[in-house]
This record gives sequence, structure tokens and C-alpha cells, in this order.
Amino acid sequence: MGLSGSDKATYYFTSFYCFFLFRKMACFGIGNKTKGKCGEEEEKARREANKRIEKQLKKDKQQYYKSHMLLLLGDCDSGKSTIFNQMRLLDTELTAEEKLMQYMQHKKASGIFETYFRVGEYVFYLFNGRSGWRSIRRVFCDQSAYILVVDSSSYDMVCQGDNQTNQLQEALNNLENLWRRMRTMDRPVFLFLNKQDLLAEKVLAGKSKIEDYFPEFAHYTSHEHTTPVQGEDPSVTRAKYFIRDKFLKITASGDVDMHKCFPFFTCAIDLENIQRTFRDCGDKLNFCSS
Ligand SMILES: Nc1nc2c(ncn2[C@@H]2O[C@H](COP(=O)(O)OP(=O)(O)OP(=O)(O)O)[C@@H](O)[C@H]2O)c(=O)[nH]1
Repeated sequence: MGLSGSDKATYYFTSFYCFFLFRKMACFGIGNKTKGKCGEEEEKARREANKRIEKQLKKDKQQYYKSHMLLLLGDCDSGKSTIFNQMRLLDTELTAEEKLMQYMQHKKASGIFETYFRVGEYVFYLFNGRSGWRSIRRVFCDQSAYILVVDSSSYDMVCQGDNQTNQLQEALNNLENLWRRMRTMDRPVFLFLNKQDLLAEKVLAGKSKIEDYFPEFAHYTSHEHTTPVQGEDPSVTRAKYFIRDKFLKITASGDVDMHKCFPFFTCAIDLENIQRTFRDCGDKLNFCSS
């Protein structure tokens, strides 16, 4: 996960080549003109140097697996920029190795690299697919995963483009397309069911009913293992899980072992919620690549 296959190969080839070259040099006494005078001490020093290199390689490998490139996708106004800007505030000091990796990614993505940040033990490189779905072609293959941001409160809204298509239905169609295109890729999709605060407000206000737009909602019962947030109104829980299940129905079709979809209930204006979500994404990515 993180880099493409060829990058991965280059990374390991370079690391291990340097390591073995160093070892070989040590064996032949290169860089060591006084060999023989205090042989044992030199041998000890060499062993220690080897140990240090091995330790560093192990550390690099761990860090490599904890760096993830993510591409934000989604319809207009779904909340991509809000999420992006929240995370930009978290820009942190990265180590030299992380900066090098960032440079490599930057070069590779030819100018559309946007920001990087650390959440817990993970470093994320986040691209904002602002210019819509077209931009994904350029970076499609480089990503660790895709984030599809959906405005969950848009069940009663129409797309700005044609003033006709239901916005939530459009998001469902987009996921269906993405899923079809990704059939041969082993990349997870993180589904950010965003604007949960607005969805809750709408449901509780009772003015705009979901069943008026999605009639099947009238017969929907939440799945057994839904976990309601403490103090959450049951009608809100039912609504959010109904929307989640509509998306998951799409991703449950086809070869589910090839790639996975992980849903999250998000509120982009709540930094804590977004940070927690990214930490969970990191855990899922590490789990998927282990
Ligand atoms: N209440 C609430 N507002 C949100 C949330 N996420 C985004 N918004 C607001 O929704 C509006 C649109 O959000 P953006 O982040 O600009 O959406 P976008 O997907 O980047 O839109 P484009 O740039 O048009 O593709 C902004 O006014 C945000 O403040 C949320 O979770 N809750």
C-alpha cells in the first residue's frame, strides 16, 4: 500500500543494495586501512554499524507502511475542501525520510500534490480532487485509497448541473461508477457520509421526509449491529444507517475480496471527528496491507 509496485521495488532494491554494499565493503576492509592492528575492535565496530543499519531499515520499512496517499473525491459541496482544510491545519514537522518520500510522491503526481499531515502514528498525503472526477485519471493508480465524500443531508436536493437529478442518487451513481472502474484494483474506498449534523437537523425537523424521495425508507429497519451514538434520536440513527446501507449495497456486489468499502459517519466542520476518522482509515489501511 502507499506506493505503486515499481516504487516499492525501487525502494527495497535501493535500501537493500546499499545495505549489502556496505556489508561487502566492510568484509573487504574498504575504508579501513588499519585492519589487523586492532582487529577485534574493528570487527565489533563493524557489527555495531551493521546493527544500526538493520535497525534503520526496519524503521524505514515501518514508516513506509504507515504513509498513505489518499484522494478526495465527491460531488460539489459534499465537503471535500472543508475536510482538506481541516487537515491542512494539522501540517506537522516531518522527518527527513518523510520529506524525501513526500518529494517523490509530489514529483510523481506532477503538480497536484496538495498537503500532508500526521494523525497519530500515520502520515497522510492528501489530494483534493477539486476539479471533479476528471482529475482522478492522473493519480488513479498511485493512491493507497480513495475517499468518497457524500453530502448525507442531500436526499431532498437536486444537482446544480441539471436542476433535476436527486443529489444523493447522483452520489450513489458515482460510487457505482468508481466501483466498476476499480474492479481490478486492490484499493479500499473510504466512504465519508458527511454532513451528519445537517442530516440529523433535517430528520428531527420532520419537514422533509426521506420516504418522499426514497420510498423504500418507509419499510427500512436498521441492521441489528448498528451502534447508535449515545443520546442520538432513534429516527436519526435509522436515517443515517438507511443511507449507509444504500451505498454498501452497491459495494457488496461484485468481487468483494478484491477491494473494500469502509463507511464513516462524518461531520467535516468537527475537527475531532475528522481526525478520528483519519486515524481509523490509517488502521484499516495497515490492516489491509498486513
Ligand atoms: N454543517 C456542515 N457543513 C458542512 C459540512 N461539510 C461541509 N460543510 C459546508 O458545506 C459547504 C461546501 O463544502 P466544501 O468543503 O466547499 O465542499 P466541496 O466538496 O469542496 O465543494 P466543491 O469545491 O464545489 O467541489 C461549505 O459551506 C462547508 O462549510 C458538515 O459536515 N456539516
